[in-house]
Amino acid sequence: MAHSQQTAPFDYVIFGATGDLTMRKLLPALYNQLRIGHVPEEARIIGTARSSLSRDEYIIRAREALETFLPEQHKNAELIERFLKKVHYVTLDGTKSDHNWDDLKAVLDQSPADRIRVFYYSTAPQLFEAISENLHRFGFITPQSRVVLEKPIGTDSASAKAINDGVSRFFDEKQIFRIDHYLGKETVQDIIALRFANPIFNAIWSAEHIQSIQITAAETVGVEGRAAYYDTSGALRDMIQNHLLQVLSLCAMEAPADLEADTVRDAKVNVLKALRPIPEDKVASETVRAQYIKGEMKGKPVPGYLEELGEDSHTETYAAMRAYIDTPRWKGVPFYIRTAKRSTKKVSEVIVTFRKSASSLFGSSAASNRLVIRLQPDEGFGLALNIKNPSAAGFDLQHGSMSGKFAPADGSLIPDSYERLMLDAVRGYPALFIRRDEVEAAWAWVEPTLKTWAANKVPMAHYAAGSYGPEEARHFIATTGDSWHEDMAD
Ligand SMILES: NC(=O)C1=CN([C@@H]2O[C@H](COP(=O)(O)OP(=O)(O)OC[C@H]3O[C@@H](n4cnc5c(N)ncnc54)[C@H](OP(=O)(O)O)[C@@H]3O)[C@@H](O)[C@H]2O)C=CC1
Ligand SMILES: O=C1O[C@H](COP(=O)(O)O)[C@@H](O)[C@H](O)[C@H]1O
Repeated sequence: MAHSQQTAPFDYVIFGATGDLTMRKLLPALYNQLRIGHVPEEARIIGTARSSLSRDEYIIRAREALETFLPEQHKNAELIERFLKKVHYVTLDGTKSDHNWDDLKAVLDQSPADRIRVFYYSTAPQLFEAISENLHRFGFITPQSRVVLEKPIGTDSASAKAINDGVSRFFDEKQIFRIDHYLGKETVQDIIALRFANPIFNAIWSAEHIQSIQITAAETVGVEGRAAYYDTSGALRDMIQNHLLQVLSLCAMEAPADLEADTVRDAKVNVLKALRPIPEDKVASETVRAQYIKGEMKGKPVPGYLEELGEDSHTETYAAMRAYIDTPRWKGVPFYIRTAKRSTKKVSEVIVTFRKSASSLFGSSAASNRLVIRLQPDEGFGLALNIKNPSAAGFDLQHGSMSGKFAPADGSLIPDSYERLMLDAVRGYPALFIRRDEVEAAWAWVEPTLKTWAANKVPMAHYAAGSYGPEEARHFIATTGDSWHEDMAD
């Protein structure tokens, strides 16, 4: 995925510029890229939303957002002012053809006609087609334009197809950049580095040596201010269909011939298409869904999901699935995928458990080697090994480990995923964005589970807020002879 850090001048047009995502992630990401010299002097950021605001009023909000969401060590008053000079605002309802499109045109016309334009849709996906149609109607889509689509791309296969079809009426697939912010995480890209730059792993990365792979994304937060969205989504749609299946495909893909965008995406989509379907009559044994009930976190009582929501709901805040990939490399290897809100701790990690040694030298005392890829926080890796217990008597084994950090060599902070992704869209570099066929293959795999859960054919388990998850998830993983990482001996 090597490519130049040089970025040509651009106009970034953000639809949804007053929203949470823009304030918390997008503006800080662009600021930080300016700070490290990747944003050229001519670049501009043009926020749009329906809220009637002057440019000055919007800049006040943008300044507040930077003050609130930038890490202290990145704040620099002079740079913030330099960044804000690039920021413009147009009051615009992107779905209405009779709104202030002339105002947007007046701002964009200040740049040369061949200036790179990135339209970032940080709004509800139901608006994507209408906004695209208006951009087309008023002649804003140039050959140098791209569009970035925020998640969720649909709630099932049919709605994902409708969104993709809607945007594709006006943009070529090459111009469409579907965000999955997990792909922008440096540590997720480390999966590629660990696997393919290290022959010691590459050589043993198959069913012959690997017993199972666990992929976890656990969060301590609940649904915060996003209950209206989350309750129509749930853990499976919110995290597994997109982020965790992307992580799985990076863990399982065949070696790509090169790191070009479509070579890597071809390799990933082949994994998604090889996922063994989970038919409706297997959903109860191959998945677990659960909701948190009241519990305790950091010594304080925490309400349950239904209490937070204030009404009844069948939406899961925890999901676990067992996946098999029907390729020779992964024959019979279970991949366990799980995600949770209100878990004991925030952790995203991949655990690769290797098969036990075939040697009879140490009997059953040799434990499985285990590779832990810690995506966040404490980004790094660990390798659990068997070593000799130093004692004069006998030859006993004990657990040893090797570990390392994924930190940048210069001691700086790991960049936020949006930094990389927002500028890759400017560069027209789509490797870390999801191609249409990937989105649709992922929906196709999760859909029978979604339907079976929606029909309430699988009981909803419960777990206390502040715990690792429901007891049912322990039984579920034990049926294939494994246990979750937090329950493992080492
Ligand atoms: N917030 C987050 O952490 C994450 C968000 N996302 C996704 O990003 C998108 C935005 O999320 P978020 O910022 O949280 O949402 P918000 O509800 O906070 O913001 C929505 C934005 O869209 C604008 N908007 C709504 N309707 C229109 C319209 N017709 N024309 C132009 N602008 C419009 C709103 O402004 P106004 O009302 O003034 O028009 C507002 O700026 C969603 O798709 C969400 O799923 C994805 C991952 C994480
Ligand atoms: O996309 C989403 O991701 C976040 C978790 O992201 P992370 O980078 O903190 O792991 C999750 O909280 C949110 O519900 C989901 O929509």
